[in-house]
Amino acid sequence: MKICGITRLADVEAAVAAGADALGFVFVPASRRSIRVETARDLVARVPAFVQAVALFADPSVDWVETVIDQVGPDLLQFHGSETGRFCRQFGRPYIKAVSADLDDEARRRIMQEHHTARGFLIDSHAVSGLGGTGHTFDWSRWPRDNGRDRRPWILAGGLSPENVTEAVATLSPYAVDVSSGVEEAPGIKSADKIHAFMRGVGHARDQH
Ligand SMILES: O=C(O)c1ccccc1N[C@@H]1O[C@H](COP(=O)(O)O)[C@@H](O)[C@H]1O
Repeated sequence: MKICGITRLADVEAAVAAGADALGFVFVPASRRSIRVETARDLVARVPAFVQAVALFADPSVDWVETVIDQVGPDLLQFHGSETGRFCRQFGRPYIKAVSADLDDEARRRIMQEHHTARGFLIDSHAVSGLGGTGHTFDWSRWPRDNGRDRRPWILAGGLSPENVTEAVATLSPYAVDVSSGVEEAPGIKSADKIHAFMRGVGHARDQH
């Protein structure tokens, strides 16, 4: 379970207390959840062992990614734009690639080949058509069920909330879920109550399994 768009220490603490596996920090200047490098560095220093700090980008410059790596020290990179595999690999860091739910099977497989070192793929509704994190779900029938022999994990994102996450996990059995808008009071301001409700929702789906 990843909670994305963290900008405050209180939200780091709430997400960790609720059992999040990963915390996302948005380094997309146009995003309403964009965080300054100095702030992110201080927050990442407070992330405990075994919880991953994820740095999120959308078509960044090489310099920007290197600055974030050097100054913030994320465990994992997440690319949301049209970055090539070569671009993502050059940093020598583990990364995941966001893929639009609009893509057909063949286009999706091409991206998986192109990103042959990606540690996983995140599917959401806005990866290609614009900025993500707007809280929109996609048609879950587009969830990738057949990726041939490629067993790398798929992460579900896009419009998840405490209200729909149980159904989403029970229906699709994703490797992980990633949420931002659905656990917020305002962009970049998380709600501890919603984070806990979201985690309970994931737990309910596991109980049904
Ligand atoms: O959160 C953002 O502002 C953002 C900006 C640019 C690309 C992706 C962004 N967020 C990611 O989008 C998905 C879905 O978020 P939501 O739950 O629908 O709000 C998630 O991976 C966010 O990390």
